[in-house]
Amino acid sequence: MSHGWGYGPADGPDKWAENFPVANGPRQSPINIVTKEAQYDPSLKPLKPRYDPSNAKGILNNGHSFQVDFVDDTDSSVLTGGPLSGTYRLRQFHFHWGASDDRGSEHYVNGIKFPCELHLVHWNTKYPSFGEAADKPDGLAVIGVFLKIGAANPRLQKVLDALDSIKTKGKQTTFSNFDAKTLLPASLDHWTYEGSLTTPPLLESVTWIVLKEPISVSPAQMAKFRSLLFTGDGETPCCMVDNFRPPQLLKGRHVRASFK
Ligand SMILES: CCc1cc2c(cc1OS(N)(=O)=O)CC[C@@H]1[C@@H]2CC[C@]2(C)[C@@H](O)CC[C@@H]12
Ligand SMILES: [Zn+2]
Repeated sequence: MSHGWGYGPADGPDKWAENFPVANGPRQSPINIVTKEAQYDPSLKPLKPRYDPSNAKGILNNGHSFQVDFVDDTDSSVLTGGPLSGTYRLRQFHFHWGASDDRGSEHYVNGIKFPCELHLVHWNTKYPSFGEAADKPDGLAVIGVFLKIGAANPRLQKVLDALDSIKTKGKQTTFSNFDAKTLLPASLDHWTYEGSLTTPPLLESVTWIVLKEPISVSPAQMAKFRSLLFTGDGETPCCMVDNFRPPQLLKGRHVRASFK
């Protein structure tokens, strides 16, 4: 599953521009969200995630993170509203996290980092498939949710309990009947801006929708994330931690807020 890039000193974010020059492009992600500079936009509609739990399909260690994949051949799990025009189908969700609680998120809020960040990935159904949508400027929409240390989050538990069976790169198992909506906080207030994938190929195709309200995660639950390996069976084990890209330059972009 390795694609020749990673998060280490030899292949990490500072090296990505060598093979992916768009890394220095005009709409790269993540960013530091400076809340005072985010303008309230009353034209933003309420965010409408409508997910069908039966679309959950599997869980995979892809060597960079782990992802829960969804069946996306119908409009049964979709996102509309917020900054979006049209309908975006839920494809997968995955996380980014740190080796310790002082880091891990990709987006920052006023320079504040969170220990973990959830990404729910959707693609624009004006295109025939996820792969086709992935390199279009309006192709993808990702909801970013911050996780902050607190009480154990029971809604994470089913996902975390599955990690023992996907410890190493390339491992996958079935994962069914999961309502991704349960991972969202009570408030869908958000910041939104035009950005990119945060991993190679860093395509500038993502409308980012970053929720203001974090969800909780306990230290023991964070340890479960950190029990995964970047490496495959038979390779020298390397803990899957610090799989985040640091914030990138705004380059003139404006961040909008859905709330005052
Ligand atoms: C937005 C979520 C997403 C999608 C993709 C990646 C990474 C992603 O995570 S992130 N952190 O949200 O940017 C890396 C692999 C990419 C994939 C989009 C589709 C592809 C570009 C495929 O066509 C080939 C490689 C794929
Ligand atoms: Zn991500």
